[in-house]
Amino acid sequence: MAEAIIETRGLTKNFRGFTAVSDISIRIEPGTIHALIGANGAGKTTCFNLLTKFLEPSAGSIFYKGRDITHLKPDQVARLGMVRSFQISAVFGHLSALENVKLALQRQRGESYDFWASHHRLDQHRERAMALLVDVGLGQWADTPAAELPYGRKRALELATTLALDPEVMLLDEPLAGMGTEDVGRTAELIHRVAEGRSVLMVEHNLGVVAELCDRITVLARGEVLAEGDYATVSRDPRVIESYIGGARHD
Ligand SMILES: Nc1ncnc2c1ncn2[C@@H]1O[C@H](COP(=O)(O)OP(=O)(O)OP(=O)(O)O)[C@@H](O)[C@H]1O
Repeated sequence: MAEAIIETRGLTKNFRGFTAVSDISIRIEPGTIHALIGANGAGKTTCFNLLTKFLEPSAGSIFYKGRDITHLKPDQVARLGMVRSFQISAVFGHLSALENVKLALQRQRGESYDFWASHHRLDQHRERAMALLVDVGLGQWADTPAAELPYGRKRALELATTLALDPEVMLLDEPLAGMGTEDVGRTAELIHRVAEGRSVLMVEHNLGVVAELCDRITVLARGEVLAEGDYATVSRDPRVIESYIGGARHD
């Protein structure tokens, strides 16, 4: 078996005696889109926050390409190539879409802020930034202030600023939440495209999209792994049907 891109062993998180995540051991294989699903309160967000280092585990370990990252900080894992997008990437509302991506490119190079020098460098990033915007379907929105973008386009911009960091692993927290049908289709297609050559872990409620998009699915229930496999496998699992999918099953 190839080395997992992300692996957890016995990952556990207690909140004052309440166990939100209990002894979770999962493997994210390189080059796959992997979903964490489960009913409300199943522990998805806690698990995601543990993986992205926004929470410290109570017990267990997290490995990135075989390296123990359990006690690293979010910016340290980001520098290793594991980047969290959506609900967290900084998009500056008053700056245009293009300027936002240029800034992200500047950050990726770790360039320090120096007004005159940075102006010059930002210009160097212009071409690459434009290419990224075109990639996420925002070519014609380049000069629009981020705050004025429609909701779905704002999420696409967040994706572009994440891609500017050229991540090896993208962690997406409910990337389709709050979107209308048209945006859902376009964003799912976009995730599929940008996942090429990368690994993606996403928490997502939209099972139709999970079924279409994800290679592997881990189903959580009460903080534990209930089932794991491709959609056909987990959606047939009686425990999954009982605990979660039930009437909302996608065939
Ligand atoms: N900071 C916290 N302090 C105490 N309990 C918490 C904390 N964060 C989460 N929990 C509890 O842990 C459990 C799992 O929550 P979590 O948010 O991880 O679930 P989830 O699967 O993401 O749910 P949802 O789909 O509703 O977002 C819940 O019972 C929640 O109340």
